[in-house]
Amino acid sequence: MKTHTLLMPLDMHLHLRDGVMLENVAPLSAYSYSGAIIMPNLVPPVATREDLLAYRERIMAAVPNDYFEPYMTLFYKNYDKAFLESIVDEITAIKLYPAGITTNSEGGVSSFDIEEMRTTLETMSSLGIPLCVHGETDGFVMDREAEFMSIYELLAQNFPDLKIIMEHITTKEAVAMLDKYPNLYATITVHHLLLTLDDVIGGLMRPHLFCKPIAKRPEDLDALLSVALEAHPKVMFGSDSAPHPQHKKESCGCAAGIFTAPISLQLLTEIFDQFDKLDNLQAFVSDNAQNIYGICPEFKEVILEKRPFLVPENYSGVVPMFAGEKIGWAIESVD
Ligand SMILES: NC(=O)N[C@@H](CC(=O)O)C(=O)O
Ligand SMILES: [Zn+2]
Ligand SMILES: [Zn+2]
Repeated sequence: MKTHTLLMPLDMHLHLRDGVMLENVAPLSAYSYSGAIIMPNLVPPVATREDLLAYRERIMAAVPNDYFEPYMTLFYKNYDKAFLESIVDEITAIKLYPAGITTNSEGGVSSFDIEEMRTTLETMSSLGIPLCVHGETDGFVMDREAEFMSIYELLAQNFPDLKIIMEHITTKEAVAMLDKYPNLYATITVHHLLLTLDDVIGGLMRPHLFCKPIAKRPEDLDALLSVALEAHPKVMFGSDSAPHPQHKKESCGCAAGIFTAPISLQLLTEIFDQFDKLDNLQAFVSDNAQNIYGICPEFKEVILEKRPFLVPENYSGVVPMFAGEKIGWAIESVD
């Protein structure tokens, strides 16, 4: 049977939530990943040293038997220099949300006034703290990400020493930015390497495929695949696995977020295998992220096998992408 080995897989954009949800989902990521960038959009968001350290403790307590590094992030505010200096050793990045644009982002940035942000972003530059960004405007849903490109350009030009990660990119416009500014990087999810808007609403409406940013056009999918499959050195895997309870997804006001944590590595292997690019998967799922973030995860070896895997209907009340469907690769062992 065909197998493929991955070393130290990293998920550079992960929602673990809190409480019982955290206890249910964290072990699923900790099983197959060496570490993950942990998103701070709790209610209230992770924005103080106390909240951050306590959240890290709760994550570690939820994954007692596995080695897993939670790379912590703070929710962006215009923090002052002294605060950033005091917390630099505890965080891997700061995550910026435009106010109200996605789940639990109400306290985010409401105007991109560069002068108001200058102290914070210059201090982050000099301390080497990357800025992760949910890049969408409040425009028409299919144009939100493309419209945000001017804000990425403003940030990239004004803060040339700041590493800016365009999170979960979904458009050819975002892909084009990678080669335009040396300080712009990106994460790409596995669902955005598989879906277009047609899969979400083109036939029956599929709540478990609904997320922000929404999946776009075929040409956008092609652009994402081109940089992911080549493991462009400025892109890395970030699942954006975003669990919501089943009743919040299968509802007349469906929450945005796709839950992929337990199947993301298998799906990535399937995609890279289909395009005969398995040799590039290691870079996409770990090496590029290690280089971009300068992190050194502990050893973990995951062996995947090319055999059908039936995706469970739910994991403790959270429905994964492709629930009840067969995918082409399975995890054989983890060491
Ligand atoms: N991606 C999503 O659709 N939802 C995320 C938030 C986010 O990453 O924007 C969530 O926290 O549920
Ligand atoms: Zn987001
Ligand atoms: Zn996210």
